[in-house]
Amino acid sequence: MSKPSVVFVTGNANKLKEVQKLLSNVTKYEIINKNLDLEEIQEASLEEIARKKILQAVALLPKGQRIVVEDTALGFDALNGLPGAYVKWFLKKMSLDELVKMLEPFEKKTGEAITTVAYSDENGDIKIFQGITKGKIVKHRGNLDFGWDAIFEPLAEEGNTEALTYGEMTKEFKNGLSHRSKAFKLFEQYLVDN
Ligand SMILES: O=c1nc[nH]c2c1ncn2[C@H]1C[C@H](O)[C@@H](COP(=O)(O)OP(=O)(O)OP(=O)(O)O)O1
Ligand SMILES: [Mg+2]
Repeated sequence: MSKPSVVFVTGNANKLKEVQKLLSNVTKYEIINKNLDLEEIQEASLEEIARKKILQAVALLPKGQRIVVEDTALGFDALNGLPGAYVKWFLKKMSLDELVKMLEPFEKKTGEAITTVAYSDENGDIKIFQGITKGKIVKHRGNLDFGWDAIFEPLAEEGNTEALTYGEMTKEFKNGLSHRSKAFKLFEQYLVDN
């Protein structure tokens, strides 16, 4: 019999690569990908957005499937957490330089990267896991391939003693302290225990 699977629904290839690494120690399940364009509701908490995403995926995929989705936000402290979940739409309308410029009037350059994971088990029971990494928003440095990686410099207290942006880190180093890794570590533990 083949291994049971967990379907990670995302359209983002960079995310998928990271998550495959982050869950590589989960031997119980095979992690497979499905690219569905899930709606992301507005005026909602990060948890509600992730919950709506997973409910849509459950409705679109065969019954009894284990499914996982995540939604990632980048919040600026000076803007009370905005753009948050809307960072994707900001990035579609403006460059990284312009995003950084939004903080020009403020002394406070800190922010949070937050991944909210929503998992639906084979019975449709939903669990939420969240990971947060605190950082500073800086002029872009390093690899520009993945979203806002190049403008996010995790704080030293996160283990980023060399003050690198995500864009300057190796994949392994980013996965050692990232918002996504913290969320998926909690999810991994849940899979192991249940
Ligand atoms: O670690 C990251 N480092 C840098 N940028 C990142 C990261 N993780 C997500 N991002 C970007 C992608 C998107 O512009 C927005 C999140 O939006 P988000 O809806 O979660 O991602 P998405 O629509 O690309 O994929 P999905 O199909 O899983 O919804 O921040
Ligand atoms: Mg999305």
